[in-house]
Amino acid sequence: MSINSASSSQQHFGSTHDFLDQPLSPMDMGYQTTPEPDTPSRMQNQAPLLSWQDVSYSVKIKDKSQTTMRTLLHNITGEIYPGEVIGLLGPSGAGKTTLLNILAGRIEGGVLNGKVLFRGKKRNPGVFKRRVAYVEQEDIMFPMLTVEETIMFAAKLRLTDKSYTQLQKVERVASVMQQLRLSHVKSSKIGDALSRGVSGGERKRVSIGVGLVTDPDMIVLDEPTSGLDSNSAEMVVELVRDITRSRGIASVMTVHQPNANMLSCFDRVLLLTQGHLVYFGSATQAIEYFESKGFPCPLRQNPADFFIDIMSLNNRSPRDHEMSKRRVEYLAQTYNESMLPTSKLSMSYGGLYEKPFYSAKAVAAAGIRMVGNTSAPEFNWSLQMDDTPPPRRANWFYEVKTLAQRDIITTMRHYTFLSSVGLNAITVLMLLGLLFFRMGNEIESIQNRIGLFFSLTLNSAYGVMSQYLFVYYKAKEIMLNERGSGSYRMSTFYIAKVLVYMPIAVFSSWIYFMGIYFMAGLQSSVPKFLTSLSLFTIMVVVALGATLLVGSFVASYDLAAVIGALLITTWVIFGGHLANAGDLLPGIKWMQYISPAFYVYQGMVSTEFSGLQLHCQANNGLCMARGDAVIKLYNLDQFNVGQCVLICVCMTALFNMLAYISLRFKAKPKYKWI
Ligand SMILES: Nc1ncnc2c1ncn2[C@@H]1O[C@H](COP(=O)(O)OP(=O)(O)OP(=O)(O)O)[C@@H](O)[C@H]1O
Repeated sequence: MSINSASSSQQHFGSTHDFLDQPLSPMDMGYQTTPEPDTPSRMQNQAPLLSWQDVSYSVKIKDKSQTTMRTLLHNITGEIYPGEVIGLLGPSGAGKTTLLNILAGRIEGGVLNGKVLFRGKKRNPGVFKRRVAYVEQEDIMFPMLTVEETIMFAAKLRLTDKSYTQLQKVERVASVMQQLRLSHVKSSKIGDALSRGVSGGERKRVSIGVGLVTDPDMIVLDEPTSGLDSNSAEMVVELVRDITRSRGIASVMTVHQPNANMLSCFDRVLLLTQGHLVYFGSATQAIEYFESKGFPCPLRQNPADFFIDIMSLNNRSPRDHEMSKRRVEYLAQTYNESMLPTSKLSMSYGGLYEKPFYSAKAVAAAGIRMVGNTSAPEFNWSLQMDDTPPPRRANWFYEVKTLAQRDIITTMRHYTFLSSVGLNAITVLMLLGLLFFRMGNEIESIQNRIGLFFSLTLNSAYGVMSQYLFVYYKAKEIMLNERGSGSYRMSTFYIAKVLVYMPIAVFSSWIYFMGIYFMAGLQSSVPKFLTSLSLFTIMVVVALGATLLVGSFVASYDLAAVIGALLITTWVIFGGHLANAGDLLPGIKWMQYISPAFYVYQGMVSTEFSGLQLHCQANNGLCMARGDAVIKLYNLDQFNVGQCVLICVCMTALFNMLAYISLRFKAKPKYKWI
């Protein structure tokens, strides 16, 4: 029977429906249908790939003075078989994404109860996350990479060199692109809101391709059709179905309002409302099931719309709300009560994995009538952890090399970032170069020199923080998504970032430093120039370390931008320029010792002024003929240049270490596993 050929009854559920008069007691399911062609044979031969029993999930809700628990999912039970596509449907806020995330092992926070088994055993996170491809609702990819590069980098990072040759990886990427009908756009950039790239449907298919390239056992998709026109949406769902069948994997996806064609791609639908399971079985039988409960699908209405309608709360009036609430409760309760014993049956294969049992839902979906005693056998959950060894990782150096390659490509094609780096260098060069142009050696040049070193310290630190914090956040977002599938190590991500960002930050700031140095006419001896350049470079490097630390530690970019700016401002305030370094209150004097700007500024001032001969004018009453006197006057002789460099190097190492630790232990999502 086709899902389009719904009951011809014109009766419509609604405020006048007589279900309100029915007792809320378990009802006989009483439906029996023709088998669907594909589903039964598959199910009869295989055990479930993933099964979940009594999954409940609650979160804390803080409301003014009191904290309450809100249950988002109530005892959801089900299973998915290899070669099967399950559609998770329900009105907005039903809990679809929450359930999907729990099944994919990507739920954070809250209280999670119940059981989820993978291949009949408790999930081992290290193995499971690499056997499941998770396609997020938002396509989180580098917009400046092409379609082919995106899938190729995923293949390079996730397929080890020991198991696959380079040629095999290339072939696999080509085959995934062909299967997803992406070959004709393989050289197009992914794009984003700012730069035009592939279409929304193509981008979604690339996200799927990134997951598929590693040959997962299961693919989990959160709203893969959202934002797509109906043709593209259908194509995505159909491709997922075809790939699921041809590869014998399992797929589960949430879809807001699938049309009839999309609905027919699902082997089974799991209908959720208000966190309750309302139905789990084939879409065709769902129509009959709801009809048996007194809710016939109106003729010519898309069944998916009908399912959503009867599961939605109607807030048009208090009465409508009450009626719809009771309808939803009724549907949830009747399904729960009629399914209870058999759902246990479906989950009783723990330890008996080779001898699978099937749930009443699966059996009903297959069109087989349940006869005889269906009461639950002894409940026997496997507590055994999946002990399959996790797939081997790529070599550490290979990972660093591959990630650095990807970072170089994405950075070199990030025109906004490159423009901001270039614009900063040119603007600072012009402004400072002209402001301090050929300042000479008159006594007034003391103020100019001091001002120049202060400006250089300030600009290098602010420039690095503002330019790199943003790109780091973008990269971190992609990394957290990729790490969810165990694509690579956190350490290789961090090292690759430092290896790519540092040379760009250093070389771009050298351009304006060198220009300004010579335009201003600072001491022209080679050792002095090199010392000042080293001090300036260290300032850039330590600022980059601080940027990565803030970026790793703080979850939101907006907050990180404020904290970063405050940090640099503090460095500058205690940098030895605004207040005399020897004249600070004892309670806050220590602040200058933790400011890298203090050491760099001090080092630059000492380098420039030591041995400098100043020209004193006869009548102005002030004369400091030797630059060394200036160093003493400003109390900038507390550390020699070597010590300044060493302290800054130690600070750089400390910031980078803390940044990595933050990334490893704080930024890493803490997923809950059952
Ligand atoms: N961490 C959380 N804290 C509080 N409430 C939450 C949390 N996560 C989800 N919710 C709430 O739980 C309900 C279910 O959310 P979920 O995102 O799973 O729904 P959904 O069915 O996917 O909705 P949609 O179709 O609109 O995306 C919603 O009301 C949501 O506001």
